[in-house]
Amino acid sequence: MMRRQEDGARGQCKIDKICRATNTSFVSNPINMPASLSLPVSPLCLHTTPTLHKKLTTPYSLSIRSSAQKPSSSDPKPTTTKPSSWVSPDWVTSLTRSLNFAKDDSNIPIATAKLDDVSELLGGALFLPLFKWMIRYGPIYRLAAGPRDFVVVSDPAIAKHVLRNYGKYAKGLVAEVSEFLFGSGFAIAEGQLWTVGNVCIYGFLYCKLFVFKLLEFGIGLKCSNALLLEARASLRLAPQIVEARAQRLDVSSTQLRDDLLSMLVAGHETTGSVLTWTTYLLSKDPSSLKKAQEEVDRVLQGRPPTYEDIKNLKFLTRCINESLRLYPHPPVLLRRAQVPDVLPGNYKVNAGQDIMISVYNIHHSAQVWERAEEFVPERFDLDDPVPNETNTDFRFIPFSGGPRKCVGDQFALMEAIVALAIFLQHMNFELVPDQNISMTTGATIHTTNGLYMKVSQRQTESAFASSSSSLQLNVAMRLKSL
Ligand code: HEM
Repeated sequence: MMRRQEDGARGQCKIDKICRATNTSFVSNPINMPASLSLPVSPLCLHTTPTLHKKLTTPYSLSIRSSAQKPSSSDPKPTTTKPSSWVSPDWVTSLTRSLNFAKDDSNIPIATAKLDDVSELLGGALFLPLFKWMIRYGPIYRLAAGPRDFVVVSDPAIAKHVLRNYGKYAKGLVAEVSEFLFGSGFAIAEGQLWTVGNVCIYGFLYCKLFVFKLLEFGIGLKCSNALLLEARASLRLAPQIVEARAQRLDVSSTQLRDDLLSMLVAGHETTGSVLTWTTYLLSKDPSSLKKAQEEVDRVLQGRPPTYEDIKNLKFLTRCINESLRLYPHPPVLLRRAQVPDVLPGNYKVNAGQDIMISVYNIHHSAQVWERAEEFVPERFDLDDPVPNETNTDFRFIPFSGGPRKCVGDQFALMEAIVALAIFLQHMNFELVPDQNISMTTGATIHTTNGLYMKVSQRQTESAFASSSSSLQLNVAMRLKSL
């Protein structure tokens, strides 16, 4: 029987110890806090309670020009909003540097990041400064940020080593900061709670999730936070169903609820973000858009897609793959070493070391990809298998890799292909000019203010063979980002 183990040590963190050691107090300002359920590197998150979390409602944004974006007069303006950090990490970061890096024998370069940059890292679009330091320090470096120091990895071989060696490396910080949301659900559970037995209940959860996902399509390209909260509430409203199912599976009802919540939360927002960025990339690349629409017309012949059609929508699938390369969700993965280890390249890590695998850096590195910053769907050969971490040797890891890899990867790809195919079949779209497209990070890279497209109904023989409608619909559609 699997039961949740209470971990009394989880309430404590290094910042408490530093405060006590230096006889100082740590004052936070929740009003300026960034709002994200999953800012994994925020030290304050370790102190965050569900009540405090509710106060975190102001999105934290950084507006930048997308790497794949070609400049044009109507392009979104690349405005950068300087994030104001809710914590002044200067002295904490300095202290961490002097405590942790004084006797460093790891062979890992130490990033002498400006404190300003670090505060940006703590509160903003963290993958952008991480990329900047990769250019300066290489594919592995150490970085002090607030009360913690991280080994930042941007190398496929090291990422492979860490992700494949689950056991030596646990989820660590990400599990701590998300515990109030996931409880002991398997998305963040460690050890005994995350077992094959737990994974066996996926079948049941999947059926439930499918209904939920259908609902998601029914109301738009992605579901709203309100709907997610409603789903969470309904989990609580049906205790007898959960209890009965839990007894059959021989797990506690709390455990089952947490696991179901894991499925809902982990699958929420990701596919919506993928569709948002894929339509954005296609709107910037008319020749790829034309190619994808021609493929959809040829394969579907004007009818809705079937399961069999999915494998023939090869170019469209590559557009989604390439979108996942340029905009990986989440852009970083966190792990914590459980034992001392030596990473490929002879880099030493101690037990307890937090490791940040920057998927964004690996996917954008010129050492790893040719024309890394460009949107080139054809880089993944149409006749090759769909790219994944194994067949690219961890150069492409949007769904992570190793034992804690995404369990919803096939489902997510399938729903993204179906949704995009139907959209391209029926609609033409172009970016509304002069809008400010800005990125913000949480669990995904999403747009701060949404992404506005001018959408019009397509008029093709194959797409509308059975349709008598020739009405031109012009609507400004908002691919709403949460
Ligand atoms: C394009 C959409 C998606 C992307 C990019 C994505 C990405 C990821 C990534 C990178 C991880 C691993 C995190 C880590 O290694 O620490 C993960 C885990 C997970 N994902 Fe997804 N995901 C997507 C869709 C989904 C969907 C639709 C579901 C549900 C059906 C789902 C369920 C999960 C679960 C339960 C985990 C935790 C697995 C574990 O820890 O054992 N994901 N996802």
